[in-house]
Amino acid sequence: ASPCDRPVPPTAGLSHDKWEIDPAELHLLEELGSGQFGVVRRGKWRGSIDVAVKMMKEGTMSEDDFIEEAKVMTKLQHQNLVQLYGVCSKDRPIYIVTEYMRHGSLLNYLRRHETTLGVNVGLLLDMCIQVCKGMAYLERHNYIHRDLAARNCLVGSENVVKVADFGLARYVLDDQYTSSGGTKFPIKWAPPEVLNYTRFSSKSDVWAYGVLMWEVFTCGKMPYGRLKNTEVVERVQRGLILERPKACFKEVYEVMRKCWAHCPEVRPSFRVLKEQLINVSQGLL
Ligand SMILES: CN(C)c1ccc2c(c1)CCN(c1cccc(-c3cc(Nc4ccc(C(=O)N5CCOCC5)cn4)c(=O)n(C)c3)c1CO)C2=O
Repeated sequence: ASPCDRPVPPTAGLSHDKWEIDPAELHLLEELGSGQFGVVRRGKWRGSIDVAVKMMKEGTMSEDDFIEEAKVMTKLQHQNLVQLYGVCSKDRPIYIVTEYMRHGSLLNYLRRHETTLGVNVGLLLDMCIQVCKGMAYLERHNYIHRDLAARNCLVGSENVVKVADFGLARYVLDDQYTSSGGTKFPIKWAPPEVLNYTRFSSKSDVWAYGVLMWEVFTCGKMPYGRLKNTEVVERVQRGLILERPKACFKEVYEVMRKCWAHCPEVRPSFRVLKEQLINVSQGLL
């Protein structure tokens, strides 16, 4: 019978789960460090594509839930988001394969280049705008990061900055990280509604983005210095906010402050923040 007569099998074209990567196509290179899920190495995919490979340490991640979510994550594509290329989920440990960013975390980059960056307000503002663009894309797709901070952004060539590890917080099994009372919970980046009710939203990401802006304009200082988490919670509940960094123009600090409105509805969206920061940067420079 001619092909048009034969019914097309429902799985046609789905046999290659495009989010599934064949480990045989990966060549692992040096270690880049380790994070919530264990060791991350640089690698080459299909001989030439630079990648970073997270090798899931046993017991650190709810793996089946993540593998399901990975199908959604591979569809999130933006020039200011670290691209998830796919996963190797046929064997254990699972590998998470993403785009490679050669200068590592934004936090370490700020600290390493403080002398040159500290005087380049235009570049610091540009880095904030890049992160804002990535976050505005996630906001448009109703995707919440849950752990936005300079340590979770990465730097590539020509001062390109991208948001990384968005949404992964949901799959961490370590309750020191997931519970707001835990020692690893990012208290200093959390708004009141997260501290009190762990109510995450794009508006709680906006609060964290304000703290990230403060990190950028202080070239990587620790927010609230050496205050203990309990002291920070108490201050945030009372409405105390981070002071204006020296390198920060008043117009820029005004934007930062809006991110720390006590009530989430009062905080601007990333879409609005992006417009405001672009206006400020055009006005200043
Ligand atoms: C639940 N949450 C929020 C999570 C979960 C996992 C992770 C994180 C948060 C954030 C930390 N993390 C993690 C751990 C280890 C590596 C990576 C990590 C590091 C990269 N790149 C580099 C490049 C260079 C260097 C480097 O050694 N230097 C020194 C010399 O000067 C240049 C820089 C380090 N990392 C990279 O491209 N990706 C995609 C991920 C990442 C980022 O991915 C995780 O794996």
